[in-house]
Amino acid sequence: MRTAYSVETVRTAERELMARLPEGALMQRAAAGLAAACADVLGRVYGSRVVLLVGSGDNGGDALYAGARLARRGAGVTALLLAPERTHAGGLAALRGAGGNTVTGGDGFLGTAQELIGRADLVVDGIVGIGGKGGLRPDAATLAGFAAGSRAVVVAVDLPSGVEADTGEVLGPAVHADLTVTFGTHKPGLLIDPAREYAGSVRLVDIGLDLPERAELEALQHADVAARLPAPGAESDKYRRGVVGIAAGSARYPGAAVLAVSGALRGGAGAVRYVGPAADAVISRFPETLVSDLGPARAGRVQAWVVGPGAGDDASAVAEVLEAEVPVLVDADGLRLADRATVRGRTAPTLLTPHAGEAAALLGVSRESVEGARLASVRELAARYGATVLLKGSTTLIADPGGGVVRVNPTGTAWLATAGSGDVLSGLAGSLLASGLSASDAGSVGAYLHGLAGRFAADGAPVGAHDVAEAVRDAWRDVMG
Ligand SMILES: NC(=O)C1=CN([C@@H]2O[C@H](COP(=O)(O)OP(=O)(O)OC[C@H]3O[C@@H](n4cnc5c(N)ncnc54)[C@H](OP(=O)(O)O)[C@@H]3O)[C@@H](O)[C@H]2O)[C@@H](O)CC1
Ligand SMILES: [K+]
Repeated sequence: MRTAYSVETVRTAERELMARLPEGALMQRAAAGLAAACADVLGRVYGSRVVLLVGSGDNGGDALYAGARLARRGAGVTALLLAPERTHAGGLAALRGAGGNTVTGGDGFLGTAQELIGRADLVVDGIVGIGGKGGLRPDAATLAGFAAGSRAVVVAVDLPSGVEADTGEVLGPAVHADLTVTFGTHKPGLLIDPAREYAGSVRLVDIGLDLPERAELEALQHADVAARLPAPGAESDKYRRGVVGIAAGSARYPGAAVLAVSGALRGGAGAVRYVGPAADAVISRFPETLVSDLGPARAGRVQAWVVGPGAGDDASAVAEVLEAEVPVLVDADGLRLADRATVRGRTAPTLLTPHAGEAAALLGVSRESVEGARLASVRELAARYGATVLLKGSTTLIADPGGGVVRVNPTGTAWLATAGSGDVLSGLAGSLLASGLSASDAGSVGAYLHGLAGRFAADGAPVGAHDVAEAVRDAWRDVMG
């Protein structure tokens, strides 16, 4: 499991560790890891041109000590000091002692900075780290702009300066890094868009922090998914493996039903039961589906329901499904039609799977505000509905209603932004629910397989949703290794 911790937790762990270590030891560990990453990026350190962007805190201190290490290996290092009178004193002395140069504020500062950054091979962003709040201040923002326009590789120290560490929000100008070298643990902002996009690839340097059991954010890895996937035993028959009911599609949108069933058939349930007006389309594509033309309440036993994809305005199917005392996944049109009080009153688990636009409608805010604040939005929806919520998008998040750790899916790909892809995911995650996974596991394992399947199916070229469904088996095999 990859985990991310909040700034507050990092600060606490840092204090405890610092109390046991000689002064400055922690910063030296950070700087050593940072310098090693910079050397890897440069390839050849000797003779390279390195520019450090140095703010007023310890983040700048890390950059200065790492710069000193690079200078000792023969790099030409210049530090641009954004707050000369408050620069980390030890770091500054180390850099100067190693032969590095400094440029301080005043007339001509930005002109000189532009020239230096324009000629640099590497820019190290030590403007601000976990102590930062709000977008970058004007001079810092100007330097970030120079870095973005130069051919230099940009390495961010701990976080790209200007992004919110705890939320992944970006409130103004921020540094665009190629690589972020982060210390002790990932921060939520490194895993959640839009901040994630500013981080580039992320390298974690272990500095010995002792972190608590409960993280802020966690991302499943292959082994975590493998441990949760349902496996049929010798005693299994189709009913013991779980039957997933799909109440989806309409005369207008029969395809949504077909795609939800295609996902459900690949999710591990023993059988898929379909209820709705698209039975002919479903059967002709997937003859193994059990179909019923009675409503969900009389369709026969299921261990979990999926309701909503392509449902149009069929509120009665949604209401009937929500009455069932089995886990229910509500997606697409179903989200609009589901009564909030009914969802809150359910005793069996409920999993809501909105994309940003649907989440915005449920919260009564704009789509942009959900996309800009994904973590807060998914938590708010989970709390309001008393349900597990999977917020789809460039970084899919899964939150349980009681607060607690939020899951982030690491396998997403932009190719999944294709019509019907969400229907496949709802069937897949519903099938996992029917197999006995918790709502949070069904959502996060479903999203993981779906993302991986999207990558396999796309392989660098556009895909249709049915290709994604077909590639779920490859993803499953890959995970089981
Ligand atoms: N935790 C650990 O285990 C370890 C932590 N380490 C390192 O320490 C870093 C944290 O250092 P930190 O606490 O000194 O804060 P930091 O991020 O340098 O920023 C504070 C300064 O920035 C300024 N500032 C604020 N917002 C701004 C903005 N938007 N735009 C521009 N400036 C802004 C603010 O100025 P002020 O508001 O006072 O004017 C303040 O002085 C951490 O990220 C990691 O790199 C490692 O060395 C060792 C292990
Ligand atoms: K930084």
